[in-house]
Amino acid sequence: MDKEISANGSQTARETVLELRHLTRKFGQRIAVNELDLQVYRGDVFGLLGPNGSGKTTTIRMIVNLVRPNVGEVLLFGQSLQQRHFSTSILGRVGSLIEQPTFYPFLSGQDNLLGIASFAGMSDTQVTRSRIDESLELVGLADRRKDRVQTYSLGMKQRLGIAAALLQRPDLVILDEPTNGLDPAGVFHIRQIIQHIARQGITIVVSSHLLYEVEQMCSRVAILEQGKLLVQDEVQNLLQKHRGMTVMFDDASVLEKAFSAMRVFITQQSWLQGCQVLHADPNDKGPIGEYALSIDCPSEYASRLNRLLGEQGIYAAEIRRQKLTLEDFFLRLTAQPQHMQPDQKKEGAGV
Ligand SMILES: Nc1ncnc2c1ncn2[C@@H]1O[C@H](COP(=O)(O)OP(=O)(O)OP(=O)(O)O)[C@@H](O)[C@H]1O
Repeated sequence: MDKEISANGSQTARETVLELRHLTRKFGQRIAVNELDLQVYRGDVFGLLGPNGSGKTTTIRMIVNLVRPNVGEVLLFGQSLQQRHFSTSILGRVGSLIEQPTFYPFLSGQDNLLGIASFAGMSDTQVTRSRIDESLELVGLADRRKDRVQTYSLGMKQRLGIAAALLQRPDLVILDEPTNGLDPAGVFHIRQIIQHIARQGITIVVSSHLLYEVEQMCSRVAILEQGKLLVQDEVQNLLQKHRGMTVMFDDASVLEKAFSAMRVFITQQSWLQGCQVLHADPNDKGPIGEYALSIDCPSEYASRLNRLLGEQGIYAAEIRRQKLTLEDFFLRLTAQPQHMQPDQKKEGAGV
């Protein structure tokens, strides 16, 4: 259980559904997943993000027990998969869609699910059939259930894959890139389905490259790079904490002075993370003005920043809190920075 303080100050306990402890997996000399610690709480729609090759699929494969970690453990509902005698019934509480689902093309969606149910040990009873109907209904395939899978679009096959993951009424659903290769309408449909499943009280872990979608549907995210965890947090917290500020000035000479001052402030103030000139070209009349700096710092530091500048006789025309998207944040975290950062301070690097 993890404690969190709610808006009214009371402490609430959140049940940890999935926990990864120091999870590590190597393939030869290559470390695919490196000492990964993660917690997924009941009710989370948890986004697993990272550039290509960052270890998302390997992590998911270890969660569903398809790949064994070299070091560390996966705890599902408090039980470690790496314990010698873990109860395999725990895996029945987890539904998953890993990469492209494969189906028998000549069988209908319904009959494919019947086959999958039988493989999972569910006999062909009325209960099983009504679960199949329920799952098909949830993913919007009820009216196509008798059609052969070979007539399904890619999006419909993905949705059938999600229906298969839901068959055993799992408590946790793991979806690896469920929107891969889909058109915008297909992506939107999958997002709606994920949100619908979440409203049924099912915890969801979803990996994706579509950051806009993740921002819309996930409550918490973890970002991986080269197998290592860069950050895990509530989406809203991340965007709030890291959105930064745009500071506008009346003319180029003030901008110049402010930029020079920022170089010094960044070496002195730990809350200042970086600074970049925006629209310094007088011919470039961008939407945020001609003379502006973008400052990487928590948005609650606006007045402190204003005071620092004011003490140097530098007066901003306007300070705006930036609206940060998950995509901005992801790129900031995983891309090579092009602007002044604390670790470049000694060389006095600039724009
Ligand atoms: N079976 C394997 N054998 C050898 N190397 C592997 C294997 N599976 C994964 N890797 C390597 O591990 C690293 C992580 O791969 P993984 O597929 O987990 O990343 P990913 O984040 O899911 O990537 P993508 O977004 O491209 O799907 C990569 O360098 C990959 O080449």
